[in-house]
Amino acid sequence: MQDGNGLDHLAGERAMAQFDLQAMKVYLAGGQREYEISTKMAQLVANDPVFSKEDRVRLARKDLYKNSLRKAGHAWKTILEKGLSEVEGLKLRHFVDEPTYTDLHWGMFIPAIKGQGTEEQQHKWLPLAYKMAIIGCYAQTELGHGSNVQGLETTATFDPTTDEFIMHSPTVTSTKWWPGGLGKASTHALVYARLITDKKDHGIHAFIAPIRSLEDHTPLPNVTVGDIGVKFGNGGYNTMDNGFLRFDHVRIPRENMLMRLATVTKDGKYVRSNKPRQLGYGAMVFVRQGIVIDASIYLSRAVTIAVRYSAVRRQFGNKDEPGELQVIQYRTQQSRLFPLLATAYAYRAVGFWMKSLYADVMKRLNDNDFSTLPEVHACTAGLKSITTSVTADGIEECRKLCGGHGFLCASGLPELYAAYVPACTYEGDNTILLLQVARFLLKTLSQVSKVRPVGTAAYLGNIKQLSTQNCKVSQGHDWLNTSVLLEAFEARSARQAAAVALRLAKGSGSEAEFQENTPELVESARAHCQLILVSKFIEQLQTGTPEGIRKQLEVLCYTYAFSQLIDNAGDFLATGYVTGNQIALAKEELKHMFDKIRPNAVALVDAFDHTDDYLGSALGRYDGDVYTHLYKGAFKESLNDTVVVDGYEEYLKPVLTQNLWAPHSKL
Ligand SMILES: CCCCCCCCCCCCCCCCCC(=O)SCCNC(=O)CCNC(=O)[C@H](O)C(C)(C)COP(=O)(O)OP(=O)(O)OC[C@H]1O[C@@H](n2cnc3c(N)ncnc32)[C@H](O)[C@@H]1OP(=O)(O)O
Ligand SMILES: Cc1cc2nc3c(=O)[nH]c(=O)nc-3n(C[C@H](O)[C@H](O)[C@H](O)COP(=O)(O)OP(=O)(O)OC[C@H]3O[C@@H](n4cnc5c(N)ncnc54)[C@H](O)[C@@H]3O)c2cc1C
Repeated sequence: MQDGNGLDHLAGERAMAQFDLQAMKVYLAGGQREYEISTKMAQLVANDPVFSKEDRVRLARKDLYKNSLRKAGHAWKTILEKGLSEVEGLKLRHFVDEPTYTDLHWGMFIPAIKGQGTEEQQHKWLPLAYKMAIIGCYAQTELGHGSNVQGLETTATFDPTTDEFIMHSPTVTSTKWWPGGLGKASTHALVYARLITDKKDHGIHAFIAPIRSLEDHTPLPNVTVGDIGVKFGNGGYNTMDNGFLRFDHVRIPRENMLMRLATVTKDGKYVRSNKPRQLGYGAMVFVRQGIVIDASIYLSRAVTIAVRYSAVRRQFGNKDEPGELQVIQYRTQQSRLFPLLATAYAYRAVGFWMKSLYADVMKRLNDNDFSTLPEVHACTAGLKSITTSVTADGIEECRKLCGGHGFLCASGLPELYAAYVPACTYEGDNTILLLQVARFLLKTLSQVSKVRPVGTAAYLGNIKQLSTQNCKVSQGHDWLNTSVLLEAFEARSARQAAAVALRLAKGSGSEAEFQENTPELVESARAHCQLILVSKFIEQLQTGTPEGIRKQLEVLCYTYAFSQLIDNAGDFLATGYVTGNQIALAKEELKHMFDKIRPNAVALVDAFDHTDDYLGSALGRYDGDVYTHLYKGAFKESLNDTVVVDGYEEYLKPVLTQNLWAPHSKL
């Protein structure tokens, strides 16, 4: 999608492409219809001055937030006035490109009501939420506890005399802290609190608590609420009002407890349904599955900037070629950049698969089939963890790949990083989530002789074979076989999991021993997730990929798999499945893949179809006219509003005109 000024500095690069660009764009968008919607919404946002991202990094917090409110309000108005569908509305939000309260309203508040509310409760709350007559947030985390949900301290004590719950924050650490949209925008909070009936603590349950007046938006009596303060980076996540919230014996009706999983009757009786309590974590599973495709989008933005810039930037030369070399020609640049490009493609493919996995589990849950829930939980938690960590590191690596100019906000990369990096923490700290995967692997292995593992854990059913047979690769091209590659990842993961499971089995089963082994448990969880990523990327390619793009996708898939193999060579070698020589052969194959990517690199990032408006980067411009726009951009800097800087008279002039030796000067 070209929106430059006509002159294409990257035309030579684009002419080298060896695949069907349009087909790739459609593939990456998820289909022809999605592609068309995406194109339409990207243009709609780019052409509307209210959505402009200019100056975002220069705005003070108050202005930044107000501007964000303006954009969110305008987005909602646009959705209504143009009668946009849900898919179109989501795409519009995507291109507006800043975290805001509506994310939590649509992304967590509504899904939690759908998942945990009874039909009656859904009828009551969802219409209000859908028309945004109320704005909701997801208030789970507290000052004292985030990961340990069972440790939350807010209480909801039932009072049968009035048929109400009394919401209370008994300690400082029970203060709700972090919920997005809570600080200034929300009228309602989905509060996770300890349910107490007749002095008995039934653990954590969800409640809808009104927190602000629907008349004038002031906090309701005995509710203390506000924003928790400025966060990391300029712009970034500071458009969001992450908030604090305290209740001082605030009364809400009994019907405000979401009662699909458990009920409190009028006379104060607590009744659990026969559904697993983990369904209470459903909103988190929903967001985690969506985070994988988001990771691909964020990483692809950084990679688009770094690839285009690397094709424009020239440094040094060699005696064989005239002029200076494009930095993309350097092997070191390729070996840092191309695996990230391949990773963005891998996450897109796996993200599509995640959507189908989630749709499948939702269908099953509706039919009261909970059998796949543990595997889906492990999968969503693990892939959320791996993909966000790699993406955050990848954005930072792309910044370094752009040299000094990458450090300027004009590159778009610092703000991208600041907006993205909290994804490693929110929706579950990444280490905590890997430990959940590890627990799932241990449980699966402990039952393997009785229960055949399914889905992404099915390979553990072959644990004996995977533990005894070693890799047969003897020449580089032996690696160019997806079964060989898959078996390597399966064997490494199975062996790592089995080793730590065996060590734990030999012990006393104490929590201390478990803790002692958590580094190995995290490593084995990571190995399992890397296997899922490689195997699902391969699987997606093998199911109906159009001819005009299949070859390039295969190259990217091998690039991804080989770079994972090499980056984790220590683990692969330690399991004894592969030898050092086999790793060396994979390294050579990876270089061949780089040669195949090189002529296609710019077109491969064009295929992500990010508009200049969405990228917001002088380095990643479609037309490659980097230097003109960096230079022009400097004149937008507020320090350059005046030729002589504000502060000269008071602070610079005295220094320049004192004409005195400093007392300690030796000169
Ligand atoms: C204009 C339109 C605009 C529209 C825009 C829309 C855009 C949408 C985008 C959305 C963006 C959202 C931004 C996100 C913001 C961040 C929100 C948050 O951080 S929110 C806050 C996020 N906070 C966090 O993420 C907190 C992280 N902490 C946790 O998730 C949990 O406390 C825990 C899992 C670590 C432990 O929990 P604990 O209760 O101690 O559990 P145990 O360890 O004892 O395990 C017991 C059993 O349960 C099992 N199981 C566990 N979980 C699940 C699950 N989800 N499922 C199923 N099962 C699960 C587990 O395997 C075990 O099984 P078994 O072995 O018995 O068979
Ligand atoms: C930008 C942002 C937005 C957020 N939005 C929301 C929201 O809308 N709603 C909401 O409810 N919450 C929200 N949160 C909170 C977020 O979900 C939590 O911060 C997150 O779940 C991590 O929990 P924590 O802060 O308690 O970290 P902690 O658990 O305190 O983690 C601190 C460190 O301890 C380690 N650690 C903790 N326990 C263990 C263990 N058992 N074993 C090994 N290591 C351990 C962790 O790995 C980490 O390194 C948001 C957070 C951020 C940053």
